Amino acid sequence: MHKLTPVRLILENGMVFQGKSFGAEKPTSGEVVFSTSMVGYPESLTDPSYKGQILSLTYPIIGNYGVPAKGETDGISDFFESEHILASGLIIQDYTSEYSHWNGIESLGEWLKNENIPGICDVDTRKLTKILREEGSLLGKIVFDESHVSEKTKDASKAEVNIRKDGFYNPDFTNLVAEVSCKEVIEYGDGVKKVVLVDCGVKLNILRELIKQGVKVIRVPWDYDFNTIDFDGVVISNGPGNPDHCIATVENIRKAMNSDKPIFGICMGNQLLSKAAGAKIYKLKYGHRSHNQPVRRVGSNQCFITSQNHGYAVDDKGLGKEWEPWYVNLNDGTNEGIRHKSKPFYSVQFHPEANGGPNDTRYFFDEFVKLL
Ligand SMILES: NC(=O)CC[C@H](N)C(=O)O
Repeated sequence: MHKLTPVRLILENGMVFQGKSFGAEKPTSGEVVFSTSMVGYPESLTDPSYKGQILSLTYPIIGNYGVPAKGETDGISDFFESEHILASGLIIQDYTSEYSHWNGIESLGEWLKNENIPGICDVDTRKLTKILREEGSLLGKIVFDESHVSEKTKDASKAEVNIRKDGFYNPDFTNLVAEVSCKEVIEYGDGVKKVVLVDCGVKLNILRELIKQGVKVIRVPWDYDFNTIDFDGVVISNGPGNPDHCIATVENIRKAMNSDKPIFGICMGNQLLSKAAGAKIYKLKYGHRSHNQPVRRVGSNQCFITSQNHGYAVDDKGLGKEWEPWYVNLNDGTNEGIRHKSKPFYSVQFHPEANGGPNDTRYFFDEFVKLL
């Protein structure tokens, strides 16, 4: 491997990590978050919920299975969770450009460069994780020596909005859902049952799972009043950033709750359904990002290992009296799902669609379609 350019990760608490660049030589800033997942970097980097965030991976060797081919079926990418990398950057320990996988077509570094996203290696990401766990989420910036930054990438970094005077970008203040949601209604499949998919930054595997069920999917923008169209059920997707920006979505969910048609929320969808049900959302100290988050179904000893990626959580004490907590996280006792006591309205904070992560809760899609 040729010599890599030195680069620094600067945290808002003043700590500096020296690393090497193996992606695009483009400065960036965002919330630094860690994931303890051992695999799944192609899925995580393209998961729209990582928008505004710089992802740090604790697993020490990254890149060894490369990046999958960009095939698609019926206009939906086969192996990615959106069309592009949406995380602002990647921080890892040991990078390997030599990859081996039946479906690998390029190295992780090549992909990051093509997508103009910085990647830094040779950082002790376990040390970084301990800092984030002790101090809570921190903003960070990836900084290059000026001589290494091309004119093209300099301009790209200037285009970012909401950058603080000290150069740190705080994604909490931007409506990121509006940036990643589809801009118009898109229909998939030709089933008899019609499911509205509210796209707050949907991971494509939610779409794939619904299409597999043989329903017609009507994907609508985050602020679209879907109550004006004919449908049999609603799925509210995952999405990036602070759920308090999604006022229009919450209003539309409230309207939909006047009928008895099933509503199923995933991650951001859990937060938005909970808001519609009267609860407030708060920011976790450092979030849940991994593929082995244990959850328990309230009122039972039934546990599931789940895939998660979220920084906010539902304070279920504020739920209206018609609602109840449904799942709880076994690591920290926070809410992992809610449900209505008599109507088919429910949501989970984890990701039944996985990608990456375990498939143990994929049956949620079967159960939802049975209710239509
Ligand atoms: N994956 C998601 O939908 C994340 C929801 C929200 N942006 C959070 O971080 O909590």
